[in-house]
Amino acid sequence: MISVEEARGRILDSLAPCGAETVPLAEGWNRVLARPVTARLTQPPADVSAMDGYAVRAADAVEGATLAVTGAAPAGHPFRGEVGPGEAVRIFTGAPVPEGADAILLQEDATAGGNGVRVNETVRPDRWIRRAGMDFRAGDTLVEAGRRLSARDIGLAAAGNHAWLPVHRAPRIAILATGDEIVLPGEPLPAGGIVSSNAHMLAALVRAAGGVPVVLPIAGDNHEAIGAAAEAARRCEMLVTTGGASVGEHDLVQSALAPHGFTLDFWKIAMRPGKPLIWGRLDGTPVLGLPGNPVSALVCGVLFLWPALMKLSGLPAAPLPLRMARLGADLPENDRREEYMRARLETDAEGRSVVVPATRQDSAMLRVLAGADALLQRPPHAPALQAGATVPVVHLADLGI
Ligand SMILES: Nc1nc2c(c(=O)[nH]1)N[C@H]1C(S)=C(S)[C@@H](COP(=O)(O)OP(=O)(O)OC[C@H]3O[C@@H](n4cnc5c(N)ncnc54)[C@H](O)[C@@H]3O)O[C@H]1N2
Ligand code: MOO
Repeated sequence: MISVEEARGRILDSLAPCGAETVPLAEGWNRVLARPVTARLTQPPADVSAMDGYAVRAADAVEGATLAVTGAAPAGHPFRGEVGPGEAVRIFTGAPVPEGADAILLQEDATAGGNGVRVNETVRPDRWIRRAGMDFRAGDTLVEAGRRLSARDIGLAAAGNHAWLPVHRAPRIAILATGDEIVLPGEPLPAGGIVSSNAHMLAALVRAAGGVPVVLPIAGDNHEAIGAAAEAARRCEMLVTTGGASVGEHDLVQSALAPHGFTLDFWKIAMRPGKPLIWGRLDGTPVLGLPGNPVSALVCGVLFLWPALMKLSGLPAAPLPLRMARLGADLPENDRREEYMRARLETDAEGRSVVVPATRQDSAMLRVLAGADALLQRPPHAPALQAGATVPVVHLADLGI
């Protein structure tokens, strides 16, 4: 059995980011930028007013003075003349500041009358002027490659005058649930049947990570069905299977894929839940074989499928997003398997936030999993801990799952 860390390393080392495609700006949200976005203009393009008021010479705009208003500069209609001594030009937010002016007299600090305006508050030089290039200059890098685009990044790219964005293709992940006993949700349930929760749970995880899930029809415990699914997966960036990973005589994933070109990298890791994890390749297509127990499938999804999706999406490698938390209950010592306990984030009697592991940690219990806020990490051979100790946890909300 290899360690969780080694397994992650081997998975990530064998994956490469998906190639790039060009998408319209509006479809760029949540995609990963493949090349930097560079400003195609300077912003603001000229010195502009930040307020509605009057463009003035600060030296003349002292309290009590009256200035002659010689024109107007609404946004989009620059005033072509110059602001001379004792003069003012009516100006609106966003409009270029005319030649000669070095400050804006706020409308609220002025009284207009006839062809003049009275200054009610002395204006400081430079006041309410946004200088050209204050935000960015043509040629500046606005968004770095390898960043998942937020709504704010889309706004910045738009301001930089980009209608299209180069992004990595979203990884397509084929998901195959195996097992004679497994039926799709909503179908008639034969005696001994189990409804497949794993495929749709993993599809939601893939979506949350920015990938495109392709849920394949369920394959029974026979070589033909699993092999046919393998062929369907060749157009995807990865095949993820659930079930059939362990040592039972019906645990067929590896033997069924072998005639289709499957080569194993590793099988079994020192982890709980999720010991019988499979990693290999079907010719060019990476294969991640997750255990059938639903909690094991999801926890392995968090630990291995999630980082794999990040790498395929073009994001830089990042460690598991662990945060430190105060333990809300005593824990026994751990054995040699790294453990990920289902846990809730709660508030204790003193008002402190604490992490409390669920009392039942069975890897078949989906209700406990769905009620958990976090996975509490216990390293191999971790000593017994008392409530109040500090422990590493993965907040499931950080992953959007
Ligand atoms: N003798 C041993 N038995 C088992 C071992 C072991 O080391 N020695 N490992 C156990 C562990 S740990 C796990 S985890 C499971 C995983 O086994 P498989 O990956 O082969 O999974 P299956 O046997 O096919 O199914 C296990 C369990 O999960 C249910 N299942 C399967 N697929 C789905 C699905 N799509 N949705 C919901 N539930 C599913 C299935 O009905 C079984 O109840 O093996 C232990 N055994
Ligand atoms: O890990 Mo099994 O994955 O312990 O239930």
